[in-house]
Amino acid sequence: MVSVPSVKLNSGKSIPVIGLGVWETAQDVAGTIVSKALDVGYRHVDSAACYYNEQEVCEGIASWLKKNPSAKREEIFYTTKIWDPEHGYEKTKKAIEESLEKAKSIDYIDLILVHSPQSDDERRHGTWIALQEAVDSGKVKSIGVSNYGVKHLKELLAYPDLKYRPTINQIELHPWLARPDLVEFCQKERIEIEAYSPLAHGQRVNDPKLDYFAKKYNKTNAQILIAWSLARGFIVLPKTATESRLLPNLQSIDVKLDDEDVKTLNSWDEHLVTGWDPLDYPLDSEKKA
Ligand SMILES: NC(=O)C1=CN([C@@H]2O[C@H](COP(=O)(O)OP(=O)(O)OC[C@H]3O[C@@H](n4cnc5c(N)ncnc54)[C@H](OP(=O)(O)O)[C@@H]3O)[C@@H](O)[C@H]2O)C=CC1
Ligand SMILES: O=C1Nc2ccccc2C1=O
Repeated sequence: MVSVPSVKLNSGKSIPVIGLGVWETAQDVAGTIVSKALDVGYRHVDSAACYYNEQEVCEGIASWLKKNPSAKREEIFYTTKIWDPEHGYEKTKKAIEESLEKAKSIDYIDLILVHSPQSDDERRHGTWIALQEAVDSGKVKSIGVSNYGVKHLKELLAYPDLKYRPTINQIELHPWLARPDLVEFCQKERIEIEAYSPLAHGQRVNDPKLDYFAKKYNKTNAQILIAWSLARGFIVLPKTATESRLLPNLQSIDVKLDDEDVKTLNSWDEHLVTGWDPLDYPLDSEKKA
């Protein structure tokens, strides 16, 4: 079984540096694929309220723990996210309750992220206050954000009632989308970076430019892409719902790209966004009257 190292978040909690993404993983396969992922060594799963598979993912973790009594709940890291229409203090409180209800089989949630900054100053603030209270309740261990640009992070870090800093910013990152300024800002602020869509949502796995590296390291193109995220110091979230890809994707942990090769892959940046791009979403002060 593959063993994946963890990094310590500014909340004091540890997170395994590879997590299984489950966006577009259908409800009827989510529990099984999560359980198979845990079998081969995954200890971290990334879901969201808007993926409509939170309950199935948590039940997959719970049933695996039952089958493996020597493993402890604390060894597994489960993330979910607050969806954009649920921003604002009251709505977020309710959304947290709903996610906790779906996670009742695993007792608590390791990490809740604000899925994106797409609302307004007041609602983003209310959402953060509700998340801070969830940490104080003990049912949510760490909180963070996703798709936040530098300006959204600066807004959050300036809240007068900031009690918990964001542990993580989860953003799309791969060699064709390197976001150097945001990466530097997060690293300076000790906010860990999670790379989502590390395979460019599957769109660049067969890019012939990867062949040289795949040959040099005797690895697959997908493993080279996951290894690039790891070499950059990102926590990485490859998604697969294909059982045979679980183990090879996880084995990317053993691929150590040399500095020159990381530099070459960095140079491919062409701001290729394969999903959505809320990072420039305007602050209220930037919106036109
Ligand atoms: N916060 C946010 O806004 C977002 C978060 N995310 C998170 O990041 C995760 C990963 O991102 P995602 O966009 O899903 O895309 P990925 O970049 O992880 O790519 C997934 C695609 O690549 C395929 N694939 C997986 N492994 C291999 C392999 N070894 N060889 C060839 N193809 C492969 C998958 O197919 P198959 O499943 O059929 O094997 C799927 O089609 C998401 O699941 C989600 O958890 C993603 C987007 C936005
Ligand atoms: O994984 C995701 N894919 C998405 C596409 C659109 C909006 C949100 C998301 C995700 O979180």
